[in-house]
Amino acid sequence: MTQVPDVLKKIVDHKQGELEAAMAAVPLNEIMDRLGDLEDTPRGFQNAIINALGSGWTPIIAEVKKGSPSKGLIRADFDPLQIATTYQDNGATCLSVLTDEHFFMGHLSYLALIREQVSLPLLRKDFIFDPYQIYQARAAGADAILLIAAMLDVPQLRDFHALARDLSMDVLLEVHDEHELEMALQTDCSMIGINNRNLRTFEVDIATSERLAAMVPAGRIIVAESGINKREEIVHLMEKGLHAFLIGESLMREADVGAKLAELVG
Ligand SMILES: O=C(O)c1ccccc1NCC(=O)[C@H](O)[C@H](O)COP(=O)(O)O
Repeated sequence: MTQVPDVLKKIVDHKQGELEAAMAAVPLNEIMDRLGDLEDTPRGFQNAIINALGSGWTPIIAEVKKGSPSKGLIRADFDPLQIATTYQDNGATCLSVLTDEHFFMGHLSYLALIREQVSLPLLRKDFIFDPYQIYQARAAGADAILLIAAMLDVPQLRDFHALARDLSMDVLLEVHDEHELEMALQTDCSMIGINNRNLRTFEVDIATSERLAAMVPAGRIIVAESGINKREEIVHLMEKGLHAFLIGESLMREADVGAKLAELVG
């Protein structure tokens, strides 16, 4: 077991307090009641990627991201709904919505806000370490959740994946290195995200996606995450076996977000 990076320890420590407050405000049984009342079923996140690939479209998971621990504030004139609509209008296949408030300036409520106006499948991009957050994600309108191998063990990855699937959500299981990929391959999770950001230095290197994708057996969807800026990088990674691309900052820094996304989709 490798050491959990300090940034993840810090995030999880903070979120532990938030989780306790959320559980006190809305107990799990109330969330479960809400799930029973939900009218819409989850939109197939992974299927949207598979369908895009089948029709020759580049699947981009465009991220609604106001800020981050490595960069601080990324976009001052941040309007989550306007950004999500622009992403939909310019060829995104799915959306990633950061719901962490303290470190990423996101909010859980963005999921419902976006879901009402935008028909694309939504990933709850957050730091999940307790089943409560998975129920909470579905109740808030997520179609998929992120699980991060660097902060969980294999039994947790398996259990959380099974719970998400029971709730009809897809799972993006994120890895950063060979050890985490081995952990991911001990689960049934069929969508693996390879994050190019080194969480100890915050450096991004898209060669990480290339290196680890070569070790993923056929039959799983492989998503390259972080540090993607150019169409040429996407074309190169597709040649190396990557299927989909999760992109935040390079979109969010543009004055014309739609034009940048259209350029990346190709
Ligand atoms: O973005 C960060 O600084 C960060 C720090 C610590 C943990 C996670 C972090 N980012 C989450 C992500 O994985 C990215 O938001 C996502 O892959 C998009 O990356 P980018 O295109 O580089 O914004």
